[in-house]
Amino acid sequence: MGRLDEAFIQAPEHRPITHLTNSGDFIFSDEIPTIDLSSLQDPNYDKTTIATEVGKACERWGFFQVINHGLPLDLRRRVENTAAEFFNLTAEEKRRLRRDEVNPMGYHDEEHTKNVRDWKEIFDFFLQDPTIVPATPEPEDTDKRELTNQWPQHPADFREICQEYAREVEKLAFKILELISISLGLPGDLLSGYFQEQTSILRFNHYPPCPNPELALGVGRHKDGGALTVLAQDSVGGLQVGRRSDGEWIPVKPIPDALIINIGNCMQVWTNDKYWSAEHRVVVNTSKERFSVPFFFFPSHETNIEPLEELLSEENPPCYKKCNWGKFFVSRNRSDFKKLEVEDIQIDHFKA
Ligand SMILES: O=C(O)CCC(=O)C(=O)O
Ligand SMILES: [Fe+2]
Repeated sequence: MGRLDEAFIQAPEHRPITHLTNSGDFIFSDEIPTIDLSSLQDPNYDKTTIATEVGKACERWGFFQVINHGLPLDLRRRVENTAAEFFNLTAEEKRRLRRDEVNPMGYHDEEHTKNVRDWKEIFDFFLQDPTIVPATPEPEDTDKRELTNQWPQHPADFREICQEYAREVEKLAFKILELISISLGLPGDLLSGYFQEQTSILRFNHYPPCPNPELALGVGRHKDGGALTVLAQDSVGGLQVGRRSDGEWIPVKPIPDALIINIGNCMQVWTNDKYWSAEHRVVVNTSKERFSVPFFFFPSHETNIEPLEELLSEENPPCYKKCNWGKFFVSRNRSDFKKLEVEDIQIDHFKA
């Protein structure tokens, strides 16, 4: 990416405060909960204990890490290696897989978050190929569009490894979804129906070293749109979470082999603001490149997102109006593709 041109520069109030030691390493915080999922492997185990822990973390932080999560570690290593190999291809080779106006999947190095360019390059693919979405964000337009993946020829086993990882991370996402439902006092399978046809995406993020990490961000502050995100990060660090209680930016400590789970907008709406979709961002540094692999667990395009009836009462009336996920998805994809002069769509726009 080389030079930091103007498009990357954050407004002064959004420039990163990095927590660095004297030797230039990040200082991390232990505040964000870590939850051990090992007892899920015992089919006779009562899930309510873990579900309660998950619920508390969703409420206070909207973020937690999981250990002993059952995702095979050798597969994770293979994914990390193949992603690094992919980003090592020449710019020309990567740009052959460039995403465009019609198809948002593939390679992209010009993503903007809140209209400022991110210091990163990415590769995206859908779990379901093809994935059906609305043709346009216009509410009246009922046309649909089929979106497909694009794959590189090298590394040779790239596609196979990606798809194997996607299947495993999806299994974990369904387990977390079940724990969240239980934590709300609801049947464990209440939400899973929304994901039979899904619009989920797996992404590889590569953050190269940045000459001016005090001015730019790897990803600008944002909330994830979907139900939840399962994120694998390497040991470099840089992810920061806005604390629910006061908005303070808290750096997330890399724990070897752990996965980070965060709540997205859909879950915040379903739970009528009980669970929190936290703002987060990524800071970069001058010397170390960083890789991360988020899995965005997105429902089917037909899903209408609104507070779950089971959780509403006279004392807890709905805080949101109904929003169609497909339209939200398409609108977001359009606005982060181009640097538009308008703010991209947010759940707050659906506040009742
Ligand atoms: O790289 C990370 O740690 C987080 C990336 C992220 O928030 C995103 O891709 O939505
Ligand atoms: Fe994110």
